[in-house]
This record gives sequence, C-alpha cells and structure tokens, in this order.
Amino acid sequence: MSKQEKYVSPEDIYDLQFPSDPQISPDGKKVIFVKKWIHKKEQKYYSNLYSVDTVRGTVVQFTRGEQKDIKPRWNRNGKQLLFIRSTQNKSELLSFYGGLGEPMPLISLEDGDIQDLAFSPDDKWVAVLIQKYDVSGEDRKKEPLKRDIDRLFYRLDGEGFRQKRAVQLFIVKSRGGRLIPITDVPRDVTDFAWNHDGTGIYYVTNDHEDPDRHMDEESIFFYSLKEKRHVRIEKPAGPIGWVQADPEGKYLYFAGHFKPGHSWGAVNSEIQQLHLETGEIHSLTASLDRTTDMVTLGDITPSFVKQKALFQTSEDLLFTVSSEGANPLFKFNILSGEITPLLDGPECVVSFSMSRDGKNIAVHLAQMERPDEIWLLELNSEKHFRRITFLNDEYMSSISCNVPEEYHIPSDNAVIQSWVLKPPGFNSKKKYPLLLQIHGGPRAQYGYTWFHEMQVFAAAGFVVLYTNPQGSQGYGHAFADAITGKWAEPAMNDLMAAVDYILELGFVDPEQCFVTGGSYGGYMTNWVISHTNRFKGAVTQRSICDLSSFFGTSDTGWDLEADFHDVPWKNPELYKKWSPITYADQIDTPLCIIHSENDLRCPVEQAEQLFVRLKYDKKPVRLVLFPEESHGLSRGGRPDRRVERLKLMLEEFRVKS
Ligand SMILES: CSCC[C@H](NC=O)C(=O)N[C@@H](CO)C(=O)O
Repeated sequence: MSKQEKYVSPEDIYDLQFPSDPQISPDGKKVIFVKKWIHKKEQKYYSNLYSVDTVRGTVVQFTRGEQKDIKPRWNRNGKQLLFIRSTQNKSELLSFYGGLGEPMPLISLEDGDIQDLAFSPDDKWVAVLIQKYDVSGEDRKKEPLKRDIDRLFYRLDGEGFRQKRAVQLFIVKSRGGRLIPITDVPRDVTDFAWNHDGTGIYYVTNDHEDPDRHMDEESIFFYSLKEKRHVRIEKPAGPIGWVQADPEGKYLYFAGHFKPGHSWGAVNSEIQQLHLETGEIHSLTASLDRTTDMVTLGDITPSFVKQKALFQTSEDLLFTVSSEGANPLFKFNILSGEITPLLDGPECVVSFSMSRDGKNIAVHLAQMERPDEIWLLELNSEKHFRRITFLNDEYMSSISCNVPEEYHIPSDNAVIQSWVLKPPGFNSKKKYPLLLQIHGGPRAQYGYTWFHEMQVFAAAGFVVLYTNPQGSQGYGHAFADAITGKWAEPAMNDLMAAVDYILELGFVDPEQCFVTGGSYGGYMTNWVISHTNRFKGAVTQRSICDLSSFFGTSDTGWDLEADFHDVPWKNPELYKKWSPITYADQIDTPLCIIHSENDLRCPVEQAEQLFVRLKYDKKPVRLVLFPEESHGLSRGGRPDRRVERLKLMLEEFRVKS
C-alpha cells in the first residue's frame, strides 16, 4: 500500500499524541507540557510531562511511568516546578527543584485527591485544592450496605455517587511542611487565586442555603492569612467560572454573569472587574457578545477547559472567548478599555501561559489541519507565532485526509456556519453518501479542531456535514438563547437548511443521507427522524428522548426548568411537546441507539424507552450498550470501546448505503 492510500481509521487513536496545558518557564526558554498517552495493553490513559526548548526545539521527556502527571506549575524565579501525580492508590504534589533529579513529594495522600495548585506571589507558599474521601484505603473499592440520599445533586456523571466531603482549600510551604486547611465549607471550592501580595486568597464556593436548586449562584470569599478571617465579596447572584487578582490589588476579576436561572451557556460568561473598595462591577467583555467559556467540541481536543485571564502587564489582561468556531486570544487594556486580538485565525486557543515579561506565550492550539500541538507566540519587536511541537507530524504524513471546507448557509433567521469534510480523493462528478453530525451542549460549538470521528467517516467515503445551528454558543446571546423553551426549533430548521444547501451542490446522493449526534445532538437526531423520513439511517448516541423522565433521572435534570421555565408535573404538555418520544410512531428511519450503561447525564433509561417503544412497534431499531462507560465515551471512554463505537457506526451506515 502506498503512503497516500492510508486513510484515517478508528484504531488511529492509538497513534495520536495528545499534548495539553503548556507552561512556559518565567524566562521563556522552555515549555513544560502534559502529554496523554494510551496504554494499549491495559486500555488505560496515562500522562507524563515533557519539556520543549523554545529556541532549539528539542523535546525532553521529564517524567516517565504509568501514572497521571498533570498541572505542571513554575514558581516565579523558574527554579521550582510543581505538578500533581495520581496513581492507583495515591495523589501527590511533587516538586522538581533546580530542574534535576527525581521529583520530591510535598504532599502525599492516600485519602484524597489533589486537584489544583498555585504558588503564592512570593513563591513561599502553595495553595492547593483537595477532595478528601469519605472512606479511604481498600474500603473505597467496596460497595456500602445501603445509600442514604438526602440531597438533590447526589450523583455526577463520570464520578457516580458524590462524595460527602467537599473540595477544600489548603496551603503548604513550597519547600515542604504541614498541610494547613483554609476552608471548611459545606460545598466544593471550585476556584481560587492568591491576592496581589500573597496576604490572602480569594476562593469561589456555593454557599446558597439551597445550593442544588441554585447551582449557578456562586460566591467569592477572601481569606486573610494574617487575620485568619473569611470575608464575603459582595456581588449580585450568578455563576463564576474563575477568579483572578490584579497585580495592583485594586480590583478583583472573575468570569461570570448575573442572570441566574438561565440554562447553562444561554447567557454569556463575561469578564467582570470588581473594584475592591467601592464594590462597583463592570463587564470588560460585554461589547463582544461572546462567552469566555471554552465551548468548542472535539474528540481529541479537550473542551470546557478553564483558562483564566492572565495579566501580561499591570495594564493588559489576556483572555480567550468562543467565537464562530474559534477560540481567539484577546488583549484588554485596563486603562483605555480597548480590546485587541492577538490571535484570531481559524484556530482554537485551548489554553495558554506567559513568560514573566509577557513577551512569550505558550499556546495549546487546535486546528483543522492537524491534531493539537503546542505553539509559541512571540511578542518582541514583531509578532511571531510558530509551532514548537511536531508530535503528530509522523502520523499526519502517514495518512491521506482533507481539511474541512467552510460554508455559511442561510436559514430562516440566521446564517449557519457549517463545515463539509470530503473523502480523500474526492471527485465532484461522483455522488457521495452524506453524514449529518449534530453537536450536543446544546450551548457549545463545532469548530476549528481536527476531529478524529469526522475524519473516520470521510475516510470511509462519506461527505461529512457538521454545523452550528441556533442554540449553539459562539454567535452571541440571542443565537444561543433561540432554542430556549423549545430545544428542537429553530435548530431543526437550520439543520435541514444546511442539508438542502449541500445537496444543491450536486456531489451528494439524496437517497444516501444519514444522521447522527450525541447528547443534545442525540435528542436532535431523535427529533429529526421523528419529523422527516429523508434520512436512510440514523445513529442516536447518549441521547434524550423523554424530557419529563430526564428531569428526574439525569444527574442535573432539574436544570431543564431553566430552559423550559416550568416543571414537568405542572406543565406536562410542554415537556411532552418537545420530547421526541411523543412522535415515535412517526419514526420509520432505521435507528441504532448507542448508549453507555453508566451515563448519569443522559441516563440509559432514555435509550431503553426509545428502544422498547420502537421494537414494540416492530420498527427497525437496534440497541447497543457500552458497559461501565459514562456520558463521555466518545472522547474519554476506554480506548477499545471508542474504537468499537466508531466501527459499529461505520458498519450501520455502510450496510444501509
Ligand atoms: C442539557 S442536558 C445534557 C446535554 C449535555 N450537556 C451537558 O452535559 C450535552 O449535550 N453534552 C454534549 C457536550 O458535552 C455531549 O456531546 O455530550
């Protein structure tokens, strides 16, 4: 087989390299990053730290072994590097001092998980977030005799029954010593930041008296190390993504909004500047009408990464937003209020870090042309952006694949950004089968990432169409909010407009159109096939078909109230109207239902209901369940199950085409 004849296959996830979290040294000379890898025999993911020299480009493996090494963080003089290591039985905060030798443990826990860390401004202390377990040691693996549930938010997808002990903030001396607890709050501390001079720490928690019914009403506190006192920072109610102190100590910055009670993502998360003396709050990013959350979806690119805004100088704050399939990097000047783009190409800044002088910025970048790599933005006399890792080049040169083409498709009230990925060796005179992919969220976006799943289908001969219909994030508040109270409309209209548009181009066989989607995308797949017979086959994944039962069985199902402004027992008709299962008798499209047995976000009962209903009616339906897996099977599930899922979808569509 010649080099050009090898196409992307499901098994290629074993060949891909997954870099993330680049942390540039204060002098800008090297970047430490995390590289995730798959242990094929064990079918597990591990991660190690690597270092790349920003001048010579040499890459050195910093840590080795079958563990998860994450969150490398430099101190300010660049002499110490801390990171978190998780093994089967331990969670450790490890320290490299002087860059040589074996890392030494600062904290070693067998009864808890270390989740995050940050050096104090003088480097003498480290603040850490830790979740201690309810039970430790071997007992953790045993099932209890019974479970007494006394709260609404008692399970979390990917985790299971929630720990009773919340995530708390601690500090420890950076050279080692006793772990000192800072918080003892009933709910998780979800973010924190040292203040400008290291005399205290800001932290975020939900201290609402009914936090589970008010998950988007979070508070910020300041803990003074000298006075040993917690003070609430007054602000209007609303969710908070992260907090950041300013270098002068005058303001506090955080990401969020003040419209609680809205569905997640329907309102933009904006960067808020709070004047610490007057309490005045001002949104820095309102004029952009974009969310600062990273909501671009991918199956090898991480989504929903928390990236704080970082001060480049005492006047310039750097931050990212999600916009039109991209995640540009912007600079906000505190004095002039001017916002200037630093990176605004068709690409996604997933995360970034800065050298001490702010002139070198290490970027985890996603693009459509290649799987994610680490890049360096140099802001000296001229702006220079260059790639400094080439981890996936060997893989990319071994396969033949296309870059998606972008279309802007008119629909009733909007223009829908869409991408078409053509099969390798595409010939416009031929007619190809079409696969419409529908994303979940719903307030998320497809965008400029190299998407393994899309490439697999293109390699198998499909024209893959993926779009951001109304309800997606990245096009402003009104666009994201357009599906509120409805969910299926106007998204259905937009999706069909996109299919019609592509059919008009003449290279798709209208008799060979297929549809798939996951989560909300699965909901829309169910909706599509219960409202049109134009598709020859469908695969619905981790889907929702009955909003009413979803309300009570999903880990956060009651959040639907924010979307539908009502609850199912008071307005059953509304929930029925927008539930695809209501229209099940209209489904004639052959359907394959894929669901993970441990999906707590869209519980397996959703798949079961749809399957039994269609099977009872003798409709062409197949149910494929994946044991042990949670909602995130397609991007973080056991590797062989990820491969199997793709293979079975290919088989489903191939048999029918
Ligand atoms: C709002 S109900 C649950 C839908 C789910 N949202 C968050 O978990 C969803 O659509 N998820 C997407 C995006 O993460 C998915 O692809 O799983």
